[in-house]
Amino acid sequence: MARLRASIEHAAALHRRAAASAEAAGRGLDQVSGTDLDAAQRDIVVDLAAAAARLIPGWLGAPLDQAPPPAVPGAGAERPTHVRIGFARPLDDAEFPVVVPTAGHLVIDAERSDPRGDGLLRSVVLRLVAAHPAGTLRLRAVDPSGTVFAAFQALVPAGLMREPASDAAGLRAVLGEAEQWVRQPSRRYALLLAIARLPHSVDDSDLARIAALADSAQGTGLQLVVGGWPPEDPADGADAVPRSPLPHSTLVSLRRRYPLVSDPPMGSFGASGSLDVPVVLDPDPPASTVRSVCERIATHAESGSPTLTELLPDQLWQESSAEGLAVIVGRAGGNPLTLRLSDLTPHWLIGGRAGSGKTAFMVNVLYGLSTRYGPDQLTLYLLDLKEGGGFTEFVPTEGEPSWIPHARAVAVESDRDYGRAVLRELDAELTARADARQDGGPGRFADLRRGAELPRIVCVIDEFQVLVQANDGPARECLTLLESLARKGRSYGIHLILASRTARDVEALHARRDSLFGQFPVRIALPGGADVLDPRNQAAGPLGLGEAIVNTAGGLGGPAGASRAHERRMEFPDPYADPDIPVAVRHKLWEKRPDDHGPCVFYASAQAHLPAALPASRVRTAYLGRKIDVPLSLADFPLDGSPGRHLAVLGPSELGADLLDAAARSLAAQHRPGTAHFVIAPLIAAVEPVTARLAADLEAAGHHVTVDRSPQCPERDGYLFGFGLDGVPADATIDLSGVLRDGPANRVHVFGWWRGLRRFAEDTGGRSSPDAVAGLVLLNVPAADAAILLHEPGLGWQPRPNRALLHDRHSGSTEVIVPFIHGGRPA
Ligand SMILES: Nc1ncnc2c1ncn2[C@@H]1O[C@H](COP(=O)(O)OP(=O)(O)OP(=O)(O)O)[C@@H](O)[C@H]1O
Repeated sequence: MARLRASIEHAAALHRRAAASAEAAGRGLDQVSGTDLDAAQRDIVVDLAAAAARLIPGWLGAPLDQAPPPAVPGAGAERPTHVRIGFARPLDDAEFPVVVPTAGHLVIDAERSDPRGDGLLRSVVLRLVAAHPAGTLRLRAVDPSGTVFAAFQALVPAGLMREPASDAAGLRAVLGEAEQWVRQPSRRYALLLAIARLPHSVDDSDLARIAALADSAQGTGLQLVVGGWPPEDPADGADAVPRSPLPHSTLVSLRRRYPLVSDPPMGSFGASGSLDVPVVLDPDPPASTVRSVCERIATHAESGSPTLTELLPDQLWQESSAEGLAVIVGRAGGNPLTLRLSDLTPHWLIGGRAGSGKTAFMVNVLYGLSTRYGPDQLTLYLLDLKEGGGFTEFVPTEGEPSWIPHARAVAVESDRDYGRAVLRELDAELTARADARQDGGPGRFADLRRGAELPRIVCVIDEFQVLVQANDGPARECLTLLESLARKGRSYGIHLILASRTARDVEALHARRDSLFGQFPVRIALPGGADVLDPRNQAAGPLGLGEAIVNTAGGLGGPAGASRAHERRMEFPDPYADPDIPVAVRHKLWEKRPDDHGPCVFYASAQAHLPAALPASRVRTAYLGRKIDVPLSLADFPLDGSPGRHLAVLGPSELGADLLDAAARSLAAQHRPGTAHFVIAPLIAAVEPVTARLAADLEAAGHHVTVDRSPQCPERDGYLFGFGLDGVPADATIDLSGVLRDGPANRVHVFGWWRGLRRFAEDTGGRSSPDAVAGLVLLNVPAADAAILLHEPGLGWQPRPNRALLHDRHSGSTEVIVPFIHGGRPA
């Protein structure tokens, strides 16, 4: 009982205490009038407005629809941290600015027809453009209507904005650029990606890329401002629309009467997840204000970051290269930085990871050199050994016939064979220059030039390690040629600019690394390119896109903290920041070209076709393809009276028919009609369309043609073209022994295609008469078989598409060729 009483008394005490608290609260509430509540709120609003004012000084927070703010656009020293989007009005007479952080993204979800969406977008973009230090904000816009960003146009020529993308392809290009940015952010610039609306026909993967970008942009200086997310309907995006919010973003929804502003990333307005007071968004700024801000920013920016234009001289071709070549590569400490290719600094080595700006740097250098020096002072060889088409702009293309007149050879898409051909040509040129030197010994190029007007030669090789990284004959030859050019080039005006993502990481170079790189006093380290510097030199650690360390002492560092005369940190421009500028420069150079000889252009995957006009030649010659030399000269097989002057094409590839076809047509072009007999033998069904067309064309040209499956060789002045000689049943083999031996003396030659080597050996006498057929073209013949057939154990031939190996037993020559192919057939 006693315990029960104690419990009741305790409960009664708690009850009395609760009742007293409720009474006290009631009394308190009775004392606070409506006016007092307003006053408290007003105090909070004042505090909020004061806090916002500190976050959004000048253009970031001032009203834009009245007089423009007094602050000079682009004059700010700091990057903005917040930007205003409107104001909140919790009471009729009290308001505070609503701001969002620039470290997060902004999404505006509005009906297409609601002008407030575009207005807010423009006002936010304008504030950010005006508030960033001039030239430090890059704007990339997507604007399917083409109208939202029209007033920002002045930023385009200054390289601060590209023409807005208007379709899905344009959106993808912009996303690609932003992804690259995220992988390798610049410390100097911020990137604002403003998507007014998603173009039609974007698909799920585009949406996923936008979401992934938003997710990964933290700390990279990339901010997204996106209208129309999530996409409204399938016409605006794909069916499976991601309805989830964009990561790290503030959402402004205009779908209800009052705009609803969601919690910003990294913050919360309260339990509801949004700002629960009426919000009025900033209105569309006047177009005149946008235009004048952009013009001011563009003017400031020109003095803010380097541009391609400032690297170029006012007048073309005013310099002499006798003492060396000099070019402005960018700015160091605010001043132009000049680098030289001369006797003292003959070669440059450039390193940088993928996307670090190596191509941009080299393109700047190439425009700088080719505008300073005329083609009589400078010759260029440009080799791009990566898959990417880095030097396309220097060669004529279908839509753009111009080229730079200094270019002797441009491999837009190169391979090792063409690279080796270029090195061989340079080596031959070096030898010719050495022979021309009166005193015989090496010396200064300037002295050599006194006797003759020799241009300096600059050979640029992007991803040069591709030439030397295999362990085979061609790689060893390339390394020897490179070393020789590097060692002797300075005395003969031949300079190398080698670029690589992994300069030092090439196994083949280990033993000879120093003998090669020791000749490269100039090292240029772009982001991720520290391996071109001495391993103890840490200078290239913290580099952003557009920055480089230039070292003229072979990459050696020096005491930490000491100023080093031989090493500068520099900034270089993106030559395509304004794509019109390189185009205009190239046109000026092209218009001034001294002749119409364009560069030799090489695309590794390009097919070769028999040309309509063939060179005059003293002896009849079958043309089979293109050699991989610098001018891609014709691969020829000359015919004379010596026994065995015949050609066998070997391997199952259907290119066999194309090669015989090219041989027949090229020979027919060298005969007057009626002076030679062409016997065409289609011995397998697959060749019939080719042989039928060939026979018809030769007949139409007036030649004597026989098409026969059991062919007889002509007795004099003629050819047998056996398409698929292994297609003849073994017991019906055409006896070739007589014609192979005696035919050439009577101007009769056999061209045969055998798909298998065994049958070829049987038909032509095999090992007992190895010289019965002097010419061999190997298609997809395995490497081991090829080496045995040609008696060359270290041949190094690997069958591959669009290539064949031409061997002439009489001259002993063996070379890789690009075989002629019928138009339209894949190689
Ligand atoms: N100075 C610069 N300022 C800003 N952006 C730049 C600059 N230089 C290059 N870029 C941009 O960086 C991107 C990569 O540049 P680039 O293609 O020159 O790199 P890369 O090192 O040659 O890459 P890869 O090794 O993959 O060929 C391009 O989008 C280019 O526009």
